[in-house]
Amino acid sequence: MDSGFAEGTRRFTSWFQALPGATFHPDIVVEDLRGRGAGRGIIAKADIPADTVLFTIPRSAILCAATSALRDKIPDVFDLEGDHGAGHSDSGDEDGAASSSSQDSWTLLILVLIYEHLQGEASRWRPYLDVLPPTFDTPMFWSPTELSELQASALVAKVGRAEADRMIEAKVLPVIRAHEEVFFPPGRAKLDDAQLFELAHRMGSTIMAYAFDLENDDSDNDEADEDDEWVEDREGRTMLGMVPMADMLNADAEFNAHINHGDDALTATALRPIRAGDEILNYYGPLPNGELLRRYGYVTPKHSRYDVVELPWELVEAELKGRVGTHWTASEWDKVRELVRADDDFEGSFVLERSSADPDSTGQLSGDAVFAGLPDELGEQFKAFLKAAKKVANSEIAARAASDKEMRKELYLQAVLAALQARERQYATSLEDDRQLMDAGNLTGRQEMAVCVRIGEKVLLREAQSWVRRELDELQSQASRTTREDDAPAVKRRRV
Ligand SMILES: C[S@@+](CC[C@H](N)C(=O)[O-])C[C@H]1O[C@@H](n2cnc3c(N)ncnc32)[C@H](O)[C@@H]1O
Repeated sequence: MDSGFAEGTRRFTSWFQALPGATFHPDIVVEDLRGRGAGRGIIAKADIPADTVLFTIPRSAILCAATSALRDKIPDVFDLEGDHGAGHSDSGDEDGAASSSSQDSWTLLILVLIYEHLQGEASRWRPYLDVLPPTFDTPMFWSPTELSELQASALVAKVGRAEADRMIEAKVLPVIRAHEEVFFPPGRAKLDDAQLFELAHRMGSTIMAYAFDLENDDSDNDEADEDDEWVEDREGRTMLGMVPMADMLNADAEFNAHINHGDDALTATALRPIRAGDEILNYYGPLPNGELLRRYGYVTPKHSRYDVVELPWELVEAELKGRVGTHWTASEWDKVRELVRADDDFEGSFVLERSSADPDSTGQLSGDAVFAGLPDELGEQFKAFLKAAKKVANSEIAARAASDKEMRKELYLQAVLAALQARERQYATSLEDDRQLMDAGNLTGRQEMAVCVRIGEKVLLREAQSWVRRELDELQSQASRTTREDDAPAVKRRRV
């Protein structure tokens, strides 16, 4: 392995261990896991008992708005009056960052990271900044050809490159341009806008994949928290920060370590016994692989249990129209559509997902995740459609379905089944094609992740179709039982 990478790890680890108040267990080590596409990670060198403190990060070592010298240099910018509570996973105002120059915890941390990066050797965090990645595999950085591999995944619409560009233009660049003497130390060449854009994207992606919400989870201490500069007391919002070493932990849906947020320090502890050679893993939450890819730039087999797929209402509506409204005029159809959309609760698409138990207190999962039903809201919207059809287009079938529960259920299930099939056809390749592609093993890393995401969505669509078919079979056997009972001789029926 190249010496620069190893040297970076060595310098970072020594720097971390020398921090006042930091601890680092002698039986763990930061390792080069690039061979399995996981960058750096932390491995146990010997068996470690449950509840062992693996490492401790003093809060003074966290890189954030409260610790960086940038806050004292441009205090006005750090007045959080305009904070809209941007979280770990989303980049600032969704509804047009360009409309406001007020900062939020997300944009402030981007500014802090740019500032510290530009200070070079003078930054307190230099050995740490040196091990943060310069490039990312998140779809934000994919070419149009690479993005096209996601096919019909709803992830494509969530990449958010344009929103991120707007946010950088409105909130990051103007601050740097207005305070160039602060950001560019003497002797350091100024960066042009294109270079600053690239740097801001890099720091935004670093925050997305590395930053922590600095909550204080000591619930007995709520009152004291109000004066704690680490925790914003307004509406329970927290501060975003970069936590050296805690963010060297990779993660999976089954994990063996947890970061506790204490008053003076954050500690990583073992949730269960960890064997020598095992990787120490944190948890990013029950995320579908698509979301893991969007935020962190990787996918794992264990996260596929949380995969989701979106079913657009348009597809269900088209199937319903084919069943109840073939004779409608264009204007009747428009009115039905409008009426359904006029409802405050109208949803443009529905997220299908499996039921899955949470990981237990030791970070382990038991039992399979299963597709156990369609979203209740989809059923409600179907009823709203029938109501609109009855009212506007005088649909006889809709009127009958409104009063006949079995007929209504069958109509619903048939329409949803056809919509699920139509949804599957929106992907350019079939599930079987994709499995063959995976097996052939000649995909690039990004292609493989895209194929994994679309396979996950197609598998879920198939599971949803099987569930609907079972429901339809059940409905039919119920109906034939009722018919048989109705046809049976009265005396026999009484005995039953
Ligand atoms: C908080 S960092 C963890 C440390 C990181 N591996 C590094 O070298 O700096 C999160 C990043 O690590 C990688 N990562 C985390 N868990 C992973 C896993 N289970 N498999 C592959 N990569 C993983 C992803 O690139 C992710 O964006």
